[in-house]
Amino acid sequence: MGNPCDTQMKLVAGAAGYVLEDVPHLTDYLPDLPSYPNPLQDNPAYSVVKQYFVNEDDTVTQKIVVHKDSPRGVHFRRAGPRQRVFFESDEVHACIVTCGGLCPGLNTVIREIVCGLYHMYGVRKILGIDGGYRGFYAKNTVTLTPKFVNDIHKRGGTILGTSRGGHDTSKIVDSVQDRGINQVYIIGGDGTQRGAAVIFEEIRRRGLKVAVAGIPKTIDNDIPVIDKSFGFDTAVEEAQRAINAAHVEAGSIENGIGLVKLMGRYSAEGAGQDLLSESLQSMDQQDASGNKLLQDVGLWISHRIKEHFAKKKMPINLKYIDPTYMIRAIPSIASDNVYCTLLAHSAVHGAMAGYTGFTVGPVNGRHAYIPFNRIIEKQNKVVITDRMWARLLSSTNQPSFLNPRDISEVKKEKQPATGLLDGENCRDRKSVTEDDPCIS
Ligand SMILES: Nc1ncnc2c1ncn2[C@@H]1O[C@H](COP(=O)(O)OP(=O)(O)OP(=O)(O)O)[C@@H](O)[C@H]1O
Ligand SMILES: O=P(O)(O)OC[C@H]1O[C@](O)(CO)[C@@H](O)[C@@H]1O
Ligand SMILES: [Mg+2]
Repeated sequence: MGNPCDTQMKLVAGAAGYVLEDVPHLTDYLPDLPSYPNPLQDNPAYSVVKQYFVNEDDTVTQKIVVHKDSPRGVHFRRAGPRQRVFFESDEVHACIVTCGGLCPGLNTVIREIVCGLYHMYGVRKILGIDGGYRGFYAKNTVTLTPKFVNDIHKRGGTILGTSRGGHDTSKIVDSVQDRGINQVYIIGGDGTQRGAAVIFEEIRRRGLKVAVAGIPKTIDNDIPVIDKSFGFDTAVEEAQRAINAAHVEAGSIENGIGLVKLMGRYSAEGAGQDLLSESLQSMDQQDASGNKLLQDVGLWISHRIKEHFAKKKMPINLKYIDPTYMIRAIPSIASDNVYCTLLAHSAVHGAMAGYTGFTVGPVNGRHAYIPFNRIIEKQNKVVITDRMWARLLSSTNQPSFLNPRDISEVKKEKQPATGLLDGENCRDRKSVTEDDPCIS
């Protein structure tokens, strides 16, 4: 695995503290590339609208809550179709790959990339890579057409298959080069986006006319900068079924207790790892991608609750429900499908316009192109000292659970003047596996 941090940030300063964190463009290293009028201007759906192209200068602000004298802060390039494109339709040979764990909506994104390329830009050559990154060099490919993908959004999982580990940058880029692929769409979580960043670096080093676009996926909702990752709403919706069942069970019997364990690496299931006995599983075990394997906090809590009441000689009825994989292996709900479509189209518009090395996603409600480095440097966490957490505790009648150590840690941290400064709920990736009072 390579170092994804080689990319120089493209920073553009403007008036009143305005900063554009721009994404790379193919012309950064291939300055003589020709451009062409965007074929969308002849598309009946778009041609009736006057402002169908995004203005080159449009950017999206990261900081939405400001004070009178605040600097304007960081901005990202607005996503959407551009007046000029850097690929001719019959020149494009696109490929799509899905990596990491499953997530509702993967098939919708695949479908919408295929249909977007096909119908908006007249692209006919689209390849699906089988089984994640290693599929570039170890597996078969599948030809993707609108007909082939027509119904796939109604199914869970990914029709392309997925995997962890197996990221060999040189082999992947060799395969891209050998097959004549010039647009690579990479759908996956934080690890996948790190893999995409090194692929982009290698492509740029080789001077290839290949656009690399990342589409962030994770039910964990831990990818920074963007408002929300696709599949999260579907997962929450499904999780409710388990929570409701636990609630009904608990309420229907004397001394009933309902316990539900939800998935989400550092946003749910990773809670209390420091409290769990090492005998359950070695603390150092990792999956094929290098992610720490988490111990089962649900079972642990279940045992501890039972022990506690046994000591008090109080009979209880505890029902433990673990819907882990059920919340991610289902088809996406309608709102996620709409979101997936927007993501896919934004990625297609960006690649056609010659942007590369970017991840697409909504920032304060507007879709933007975000440089890979910005997406991979931090990881969102649940903050147990913010107002959202306070609302949760208050609406569920829970105590704060903060112990004196946590409170003094929080007090030691520099408190921001406003509640919404850059990266407030983010942390460096390296700290996520350490004991952290903010993992809940
Ligand atoms: N630093 C890295 N450099 C190159 N490739 C990486 C890196 N980190 C992860 N990858 C590759 O990205 C792919 C997916 O990574 P991972 O299994 O961590 O899932 P993810 O994308 O984070 O999704 P999720 O955790 O939400 O399921 C794997 O093939 C892995 O080898
Ligand atoms: O068991 P698997 O497939 O490795 O995936 C488990 C992990 O994948 C996710 O579903 C997605 O990141 C996490 O919530 C979970 O920790
Ligand atoms: Mg991950």
